[in-house]
Amino acid sequence: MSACETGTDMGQGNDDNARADMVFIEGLEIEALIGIYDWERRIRQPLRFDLEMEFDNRKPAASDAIADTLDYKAVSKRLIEYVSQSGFGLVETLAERCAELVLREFDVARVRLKLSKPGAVRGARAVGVAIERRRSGAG
Ligand SMILES: Nc1nc2c(c(=O)[nH]1)N=C([C@H](O)[C@@H](O)CO)CN2
Repeated sequence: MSACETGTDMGQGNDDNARADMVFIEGLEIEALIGIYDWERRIRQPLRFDLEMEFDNRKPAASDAIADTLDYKAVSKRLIEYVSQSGFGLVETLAERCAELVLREFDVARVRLKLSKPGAVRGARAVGVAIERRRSGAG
């Protein structure tokens, strides 16, 4: 196995590895007030979040310390808190606000976020949006 494959080289290959690393949250279900129709303003609907957050895996792997990583539980709890009290019309707006929150409040330079609204369209398993955002100033 090459140095690049083991992640032990300190050259360009190492930087490429760092960009590829991520902490992810898959299928986070949160109920929220969301939708553009009158009937939707009177109920709460389930939403599902999938996130990929760029994060260099090597530092926490070296220390084995939670303080050195991006705590996916902390991110999940904060999203649950925010989304549960939100009340936007469009999934686009909520997705944008959630991506901003992650970039602002956590040590994340780039986030991919998919927001699914299951059951919103008959015949479709889910509909929604997927966005990718970088912290301004981040490479
Ligand atoms: N691109 C979008 N299209 C639609 C949205 C939305 O948020 N973004 N919302 C609705 C309704 O609220 C729908 O989910 C009710 O079934 C319709 N289209």
